Amino acid sequence: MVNVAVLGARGRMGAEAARAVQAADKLDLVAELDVDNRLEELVEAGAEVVVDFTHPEAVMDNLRFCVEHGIHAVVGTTGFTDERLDQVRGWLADAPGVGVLIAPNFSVGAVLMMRFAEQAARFFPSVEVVELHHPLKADAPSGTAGRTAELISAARRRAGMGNVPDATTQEVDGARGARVGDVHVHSVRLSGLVAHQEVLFGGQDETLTIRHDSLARTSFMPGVVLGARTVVERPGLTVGLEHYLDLD
Ligand SMILES: NC(=O)C1=CN([C@@H]2O[C@H](COP(=O)(O)OP(=O)(O)OC[C@H]3O[C@@H](n4cnc5c(N)ncnc54)[C@H](O)[C@@H]3O)[C@@H](O)[C@H]2O)C=CC1
Ligand SMILES: O=C(O)C1=N[C@H](C(=O)O)C[C@H](O)C1
Repeated sequence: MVNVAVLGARGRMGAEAARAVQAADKLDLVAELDVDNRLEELVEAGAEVVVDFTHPEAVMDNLRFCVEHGIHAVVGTTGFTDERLDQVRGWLADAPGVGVLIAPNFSVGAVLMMRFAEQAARFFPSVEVVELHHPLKADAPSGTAGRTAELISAARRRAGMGNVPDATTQEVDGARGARVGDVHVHSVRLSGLVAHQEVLFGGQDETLTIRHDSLARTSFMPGVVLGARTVVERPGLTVGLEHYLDLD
C-alpha cells in the first residue's frame, strides 16, 4: 500500500482525487488537507505521496515542503513556467530519491490530443489553439493549452518552419489571443463547460481539427491514480503524464 494525501481536498479536483484514491487498489488515503491545514500534517499522517490540486500561487510552497520531507508529489495544479520547473529540479538535486510528476492534464485523451497535435504540426503552416473552460478557472490560457502550444512551436522549429501566415496589422487588444511561442491561443470561459480544447491546423485547401472534451472531472482520475502509483518508482522531475503511458 502507498499512503497518499490530497492537498486542495475541498476543491473541485481535490475532492474527486480523494474519492479516486480511496477507491483505488494499493493506495491508502491518509489525509485530505486544504488551505486551513498545516503542511506538517502530511508528515504526521505518514504520507508517502501527495496529490496537489490547489492554486498556482500555493503550489510551489507545497512542493518544496514535500521534496524537503522526502514525500513524492503528483501535481495537477497549473502555472508552471520554465523558471518554476528549474526551481523544482534544484530542490530535487538535494533529494535524489524523491519523484515529482507535474502534469498539465491527467486525462489520457488530452495527453493524446497534445501528442497528435505535436505530430501534425510540421505538416501545416497555420495553427491556432482554442481552449474552453468553466468560468471558475483562475488561469488563462490553461496549462494544457500552454503546453500544447509549446509542443507545436518546438515541432515547427525542428521542421524549420517560418511564422504562421497572418496579415493582421490593425487589432483590437486581445483579438488574436495570447501568443505562446509561435501559436495564438484563445481562451473561452463559459458556464456549463468543464475542460475542452481544439487545435486547428490549416494548409492548402484543407484544415485539420483535433478536439478533446473532458465532460466531467472523473475523466482525470485514471491518470491521477496512475501517477500516484508510479511516482514512487520515478525519482526526479517528470513533466507530463505521457512519460508514464509508454506512448512511443
Ligand atoms: N492537471 C489536470 O489534469 C487538472 C488540473 N487542474 C488544475 O488544478 C488546480 C485546481 O483546480 P480546481 O480544483 O478546479 O480549483 P478549486 O478552486 O476548486 O480548488 C482548489 C482548492 O485548493 C485549496 N487551496 C488553495 N491554496 C491552498 C493551500 N495553500 N493549501 C491547501 N489547499 C489550498 C482551495 O481552498 C480549494 O479548495 C488548478 O490549477 C487547475 O488548473 C484542474 C483540472 C485538471
Ligand atoms: O482548471 C481546470 O479545470 C483545468 N485545468 C487544467 C489546465 O489548465 O490545463 C487541465 C484541464 O484543462 C482542466
